[in-house]
Amino acid sequence: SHGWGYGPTNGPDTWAEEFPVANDGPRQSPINIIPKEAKYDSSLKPLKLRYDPSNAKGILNNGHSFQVDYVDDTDSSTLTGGPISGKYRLKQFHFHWGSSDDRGSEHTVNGIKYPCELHLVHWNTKYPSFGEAANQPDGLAVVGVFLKIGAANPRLQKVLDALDGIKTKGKQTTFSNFDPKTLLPGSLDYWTYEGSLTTPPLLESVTWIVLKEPVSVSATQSHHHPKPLPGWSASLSPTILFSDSATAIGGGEVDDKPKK
Ligand SMILES: COc1ccc(CNS(=O)(=O)c2ccc(S(N)(=O)=O)s2)cc1
Ligand SMILES: [Zn+2]
Repeated sequence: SHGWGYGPTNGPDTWAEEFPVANDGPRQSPINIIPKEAKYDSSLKPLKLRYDPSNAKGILNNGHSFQVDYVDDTDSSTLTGGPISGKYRLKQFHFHWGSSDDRGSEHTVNGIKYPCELHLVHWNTKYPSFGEAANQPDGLAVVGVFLKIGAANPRLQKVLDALDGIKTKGKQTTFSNFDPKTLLPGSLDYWTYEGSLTTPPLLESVTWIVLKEPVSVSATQSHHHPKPLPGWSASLSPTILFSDSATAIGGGEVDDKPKK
């Protein structure tokens, strides 16, 4: 079958044919984040990410992205704190990018697309498996990190260098000893909202945790891999909360800090 993708005949505006939740789901992702409309929530905690680099298993070209898979049969690589309760295990991380530097991210900020977006996918250990968790409203937590074009980012290089070995759909190679925490920006301040997977099956099981601070990738680094067609998507506007671990202001609406 001609599976879903980002082309003219199988792109996001066709996904509802096979995944009707795309049309009428109340919590479909991605969304446009308008920082001024985000509500400060003093009950939110700082994010706590503890990853064991030796859990890295392999890197796979799945046909619409590449993902680095992690061993998730113990609690050695977990996400806790932030907006979530309990413990979520890292399953994989992957990227979304476009065919040019003016687009590629799935979430937007004030309508602006970044050239790339990193997703770290975690599942709630209160459920027996990832597949089970993916079908629960509190089953998944995905940390999103925007990438902007700027200085070269040496911490990305190991991932980019592995891409030459997985040039075609379904190809995978071993990828070991990598701590995804090294891909994160200096600040872990975030926006959070209840949403969905951004690709089929579009399951409404994701607590989104989108970091405010982007990390950089250089233009040369970004030429490192075949570029799929750009993705795009419509979106609803759920309540977006944010927590600045630095500033503990009282509840209620506060302006966001100006972007750096
Ligand atoms: C139950 O059957 C299932 C359950 C879950 C999946 C997809 N799961 S996944 O982790 O590959 C992701 C897809 C999209 C992700 S995004 N861009 O929102 O972070 S994460 C497939 C079949
Ligand atoms: Zn993603």
